[in-house]
Amino acid sequence: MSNFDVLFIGSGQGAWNAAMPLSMSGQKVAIIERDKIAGVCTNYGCNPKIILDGPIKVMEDAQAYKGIGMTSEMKINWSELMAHKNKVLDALPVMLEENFKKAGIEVIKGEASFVNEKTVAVNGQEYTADKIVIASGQRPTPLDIPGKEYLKTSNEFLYLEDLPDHIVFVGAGYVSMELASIAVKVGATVHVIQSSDHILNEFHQPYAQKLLTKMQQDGIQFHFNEKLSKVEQQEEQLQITTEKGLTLTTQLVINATGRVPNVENLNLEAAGVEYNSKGIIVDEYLQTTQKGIYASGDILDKKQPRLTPTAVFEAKYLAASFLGAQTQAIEYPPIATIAFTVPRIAQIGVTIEEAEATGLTIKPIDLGKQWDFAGRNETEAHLNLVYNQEQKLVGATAYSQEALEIINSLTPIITLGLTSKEVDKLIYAFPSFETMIPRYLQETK
Ligand SMILES: Cc1cc2nc3c(=O)[nH]c(=O)nc-3n(C[C@H](O)[C@H](O)[C@H](O)COP(=O)(O)OP(=O)(O)OC[C@H]3O[C@@H](n4cnc5c(N)ncnc54)[C@H](O)[C@@H]3O)c2cc1C
Ligand SMILES: NC(=O)c1ccc[n+]([C@@H]2O[C@H](COP(=O)([O-])OP(=O)(O)OC[C@H]3O[C@@H](n4cnc5c(N)ncnc54)[C@H](O)[C@@H]3O)[C@@H](O)[C@H]2O)c1
Repeated sequence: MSNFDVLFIGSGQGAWNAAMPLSMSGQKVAIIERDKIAGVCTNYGCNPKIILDGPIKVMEDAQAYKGIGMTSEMKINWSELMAHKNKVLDALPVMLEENFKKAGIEVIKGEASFVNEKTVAVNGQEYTADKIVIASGQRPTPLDIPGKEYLKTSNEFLYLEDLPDHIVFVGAGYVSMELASIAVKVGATVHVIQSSDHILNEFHQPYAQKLLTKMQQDGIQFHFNEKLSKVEQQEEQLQITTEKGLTLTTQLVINATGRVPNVENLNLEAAGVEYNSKGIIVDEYLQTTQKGIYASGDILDKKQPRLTPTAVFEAKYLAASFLGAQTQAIEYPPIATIAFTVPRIAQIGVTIEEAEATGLTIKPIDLGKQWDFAGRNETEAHLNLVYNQEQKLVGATAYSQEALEIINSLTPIITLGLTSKEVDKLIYAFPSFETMIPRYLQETK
């Protein structure tokens, strides 16, 4: 039996961003992982997705110049792109594991299961710790339908050696919209089956509607108010059927109907840790219903978006708490979110809907009419800024190929509550979106 100061279940961003500083501060730390080291973001999420999206964005940006200077057509070789992605990312779990070990962290491979509130078993071996952090993340929601064995998820999509000619995505949330945007640009025929009548629930719906129109123009075929009910193998192909009787013949069906917390195999009952269908229940110090057991990242039952930066923030909070450098309840700053679609939608702080409901000032900016966006021929680019009663910027929502940079450049202003006088002290490189910010802060009407 080994004893640790802190034991982490899971090796994702919600774990290692706490484990590293704790170990480097002299605590005896272990990480337990049953799959690839470093979790979903590194292996099955953000990182592989953004590498595969790289040439998609380049292609879209370049094609905007068609007829105004760009003459060549662009094509993507999926297999080469996938091999490149694997070459870059396959090294990361190995490198991170080495870094963990160099920092003094013990890495335990296998599935963790609680024996009691102080003890966890892995492969028949028991480990005890003063503090245990559950950072076991989420996995795709299983669909319990006939033929479920033929369904694949984003995990498999992000490792496909060849891209099938015909793909059906089930769900129209973040995962489907990002991966469908990639697949259609590479040349696949793409269908989306969505149970409601809209896409990207979390985002400003007029922008989501614009994106939907763009995705349809790009060739993606949407089937709204439809639920997948059956998948059958027909020789080399798959036939899908919806509850209303729509049938499609395809080569690949990606189930992206949401994600569920990884709670099942942890034997949480033995530890007295309570959870529900959304995840593990914690207090404002991220402590579970059992003293000494904490949780971090996607596994939490929380209202904040389940994203990597949120998991990192929680992990750092826990490390600071365990080291005595933090005694306050967790206080989340505004969290920037983005859908990496073509174009992107991103937002931070007070949403347009919240502003409308509370009577705050909303300033729409037609970015596409500004010379720099017009210069790139990005005529459909939009931004909405939200100001509070003191005319401070408190929220922003962007629809643009450059939405990532736009929202990130507004993040410090919104988070730190900077005034236009303070922003005037910043000299940004020009030409850039950032140089327009002081003007937006002065003209709130
Ligand atoms: C396709 C996709 C794209 C995404 N893109 C983005 C993006 O662009 N930006 C962004 O901010 N977020 C993105 N996310 C979300 C992001 O990946 C997660 O928010 C982040 O990974 C959460 O980190 P975590 O440490 O809480 O959990 P995870 O990364 O899920 O790590 C949990 C780990 O725990 C392990 N585990 C579970 N149970 C056990 C057990 N019993 N014993 C041992 N180990 C166990 C799992 O194997 C896993 O490795 C994306 C997610 C997906 C699926
Ligand atoms: N860019 C990013 O930050 C990013 C990217 C990908 C994933 N993520 C994370 O992963 C999470 C999960 O993403 P997701 O897209 O899997 O889930 P989601 O909850 O965002 O979307 C799932 C969609 O599937 C639909 N749906 C549910 N059941 C259905 C059924 N039976 N048939 C048809 N449609 C159905 C829902 O209406 C919903 O629109 C996100 O909430 C986010 O936390 C983030």
